[in-house]
Amino acid sequence: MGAPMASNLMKAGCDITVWNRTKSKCDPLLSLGAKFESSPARVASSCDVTFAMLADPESAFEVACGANGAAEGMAAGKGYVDVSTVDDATSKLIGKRITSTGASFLEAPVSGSKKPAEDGLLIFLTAGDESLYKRVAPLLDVMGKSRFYLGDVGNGAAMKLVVNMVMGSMMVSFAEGLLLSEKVGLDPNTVVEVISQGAINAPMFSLKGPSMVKAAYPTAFPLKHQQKDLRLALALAESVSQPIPTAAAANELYKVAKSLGLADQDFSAVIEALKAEMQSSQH
Ligand SMILES: NC(=O)C1=CN([C@@H]2O[C@H](COP(=O)(O)OP(=O)(O)OC[C@H]3O[C@@H](n4cnc5c(N)ncnc54)[C@H](OP(=O)(O)O)[C@@H]3O)[C@@H](O)[C@H]2O)C=CC1
Ligand SMILES: O=CC(=O)O
Repeated sequence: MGAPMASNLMKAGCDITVWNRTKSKCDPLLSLGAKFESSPARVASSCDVTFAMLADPESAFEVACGANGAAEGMAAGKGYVDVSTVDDATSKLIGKRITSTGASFLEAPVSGSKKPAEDGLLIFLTAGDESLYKRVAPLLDVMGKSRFYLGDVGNGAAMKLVVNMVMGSMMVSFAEGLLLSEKVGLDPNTVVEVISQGAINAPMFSLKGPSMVKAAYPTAFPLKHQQKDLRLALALAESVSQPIPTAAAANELYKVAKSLGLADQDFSAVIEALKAEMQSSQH
């Protein structure tokens, strides 16, 4: 996600410096003219605004607050925008560490996948320092099609987890429908078409349905990240004693899919977990 977002900023004329744990993944950006720095701290000290796009709460915290982390290069007047999907507690910790340097902090997780990232059509769910939000708005508009400012740090993270909780459950329900249709002798491709014409139409179903029918899962949103988001959504729900039984059941299936070696496939590969459960119930 970080690479296409940075690439769009470059195409819009921004002067970009990048860092990634696996340096070779920066090569396409370097060939477009980006500079490379050897640590997040060095990126932060050489840039006015630093965007971070990391896998999960642990890596987002490490890159912001660990040794040679971005916070070490932060100072008054600089901004840190974390666009990773993390939980509210992690985001608050990162925000506290960044602002302790005098810099400003904005959380800004994104809705939208690999293609929207490439096309500059992400949806930003921001919260935190409002003046930093206004300052980076033109950059968000390069990378996205819309942006929401949601108030205090934590609200952007919570919004993202609610949205992805719904998405994860929808995908499982869709997968169940495809498999049931096949079992009763229907063509699952026709199911995809019927759904696309009715009130439950969702771009996700039309986009992923045809490849799911062919048991192909080219990765846009890695399954391990969808399971991470469900795990974080469950913790968020527990923190306010809100039952989310459908999401809890969906989470179990993503866990099964991970155990089947599908963590790096697209999250639509969760259908394979249902197939495995079908098979084991037949024995
Ligand atoms: N893909 C999607 O459709 C969407 C993803 N998201 C969210 O965006 C984030 C990134 O997703 P995506 O780009 O798909 O994920 P990837 O797994 O492709 O990339 C994860 C990034 O995190 C880095 N990373 C992981 N662990 C560490 C660590 N311990 N220290 C330093 N760097 C680390 C990886 O570095 P390295 O290259 O070295 O492995 C890589 O740059 C996630 O939070 C995801 O939930 C949000 C919306 C859509
Ligand atoms: O987080 C994933 C997405 O598609 O949005």
